[in-house]
Amino acid sequence: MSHAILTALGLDGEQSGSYLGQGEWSRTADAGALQPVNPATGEVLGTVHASSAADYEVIVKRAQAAFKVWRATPAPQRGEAVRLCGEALRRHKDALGSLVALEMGKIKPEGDGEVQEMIDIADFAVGQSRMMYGATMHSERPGHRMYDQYHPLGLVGIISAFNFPVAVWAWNAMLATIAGDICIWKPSPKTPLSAVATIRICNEALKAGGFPDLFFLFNDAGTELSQGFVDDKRIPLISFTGSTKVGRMVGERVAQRMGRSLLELGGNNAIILDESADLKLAIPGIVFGAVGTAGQRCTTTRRLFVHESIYDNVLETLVKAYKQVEGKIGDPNLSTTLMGPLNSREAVQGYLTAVEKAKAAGGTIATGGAALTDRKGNFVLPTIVTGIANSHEVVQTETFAPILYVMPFRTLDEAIDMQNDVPQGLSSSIFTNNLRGAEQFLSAAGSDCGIANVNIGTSGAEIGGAFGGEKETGGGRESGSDAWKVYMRRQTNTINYSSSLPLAQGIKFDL
Ligand SMILES: NC(=O)c1ccc[n+]([C@@H]2O[C@H](COP(=O)([O-])OP(=O)(O)OC[C@H]3O[C@@H](n4cnc5c(N)ncnc54)[C@H](O)[C@@H]3O)[C@@H](O)[C@H]2O)c1
Repeated sequence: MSHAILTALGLDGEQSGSYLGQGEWSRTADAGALQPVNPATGEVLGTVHASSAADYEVIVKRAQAAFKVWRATPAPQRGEAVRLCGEALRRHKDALGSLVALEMGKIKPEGDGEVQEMIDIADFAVGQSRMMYGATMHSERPGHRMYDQYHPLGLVGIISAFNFPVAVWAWNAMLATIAGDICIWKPSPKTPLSAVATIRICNEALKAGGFPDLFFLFNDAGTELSQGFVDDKRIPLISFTGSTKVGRMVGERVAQRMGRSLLELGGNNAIILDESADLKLAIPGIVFGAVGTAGQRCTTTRRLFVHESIYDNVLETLVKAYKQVEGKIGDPNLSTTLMGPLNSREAVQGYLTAVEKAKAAGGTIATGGAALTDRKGNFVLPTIVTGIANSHEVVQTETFAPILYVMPFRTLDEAIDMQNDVPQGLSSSIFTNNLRGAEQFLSAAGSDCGIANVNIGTSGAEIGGAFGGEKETGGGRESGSDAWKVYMRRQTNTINYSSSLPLAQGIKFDL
């Protein structure tokens, strides 16, 4: 089946991983190669040749030249380029969704959902291309007018994580494109085929529409080129999605050269269930949040705080639901599967280490807690741990796997304090039918996360809102709302249409 998925997207066993512009893919074959693996079987899916330093230089030079043309193209025309990409992605949704499932390991509906997010952000960006508004201010000087405008920023560097191999690029690229920027993408070495397929689909659409090169791609066999990319002064914005460990380094280095960074890093997301919670909503919300994508979403539910009066009942119901999921672990591209594999052997090891740490700390494994060794692939059981404190190091750490720590609470104040008491600040939810509780959770004294939901889970954000988180999640915002502004430079203009030259603040300077 893997062969059919690759063929449907025009991919074969060996590809170039560097799109150099002007319709040219690099022929370099001596810069190392990436060999993405199907995490459900261990089968090598193909070879993607990594980029050389010379490829990278060609890409940056051509991207700089492309920017000079693109920045002068009217924004609504830039929107048309994005519209064509969205249409092309619609046509390839099924095939690209299958490839994402094959290479990353998320189930097919989630792979398709990821492509749908690309289509949604393309649609959003088309509309936004006519709405990149600046404000007009009243000048304190007579005969003067003052306003804000947004100009294209330049080259946008996108470094993406394996778990959203294509959507993260689109969240950035679609907005950066309408902003008048040119994008250079460095995808995860674990999912290079999805990146190559995406760039091909979008670049073919641009070419057919008569648009120039807007999207460039390079792949790195190690981290040297990526590090150089982060340090490259010709790239005014680096949008980085990945772990807090690497993101911290990226943020520091980009700041060192006075560049701009957009950081979308790790989360440690919690759901609070108060005594009024509607369990018909809450239980599926928790299970999807904790087990969906096998716990490999930045917004995965990792901690659950349950009011002590409903704790036993909730735990029992959850364990039953987890047992149902256990029976539906398997090939992500099969329609019967609810949970696919972890993406790598290292991730399985990380899961087992966290389980051992939790046990050593006195935690109880209510369900799960083991890798599935009866089959090929990186499969583990979805796991619930009880009897461990929120303050424990393993609970404070994002383990990128389906492990949920369940803890009881007595008062909402206590639950909110615990939910905020982690280094990360991405997503959070409360399930409640109590208006006061919901409003307290959303208030300034409530959740400290970038995303706070009521009666829906922590994962599955829509593209219309600004997406991102606080604290060690990095502070960046991308996707909807006014996130487009990060891809532009802002300019304040004052125009004097009078015949005198009054100075601001009434300063006199008579010659
Ligand atoms: N907040 C969000 O929006 C969001 C979304 C998806 C994933 N994530 C986070 O991403 C992590 C999982 O992804 P991952 O394992 O791919 O992360 P990772 O940090 O290992 O890798 C992310 C990217 O950084 C690159 N990279 C590695 N070393 C580098 C270096 N020295 N210089 C420049 N780039 C370098 C990788 O090749 C990859 O492309 C989790 O922590 C998850 O929470 C966050």
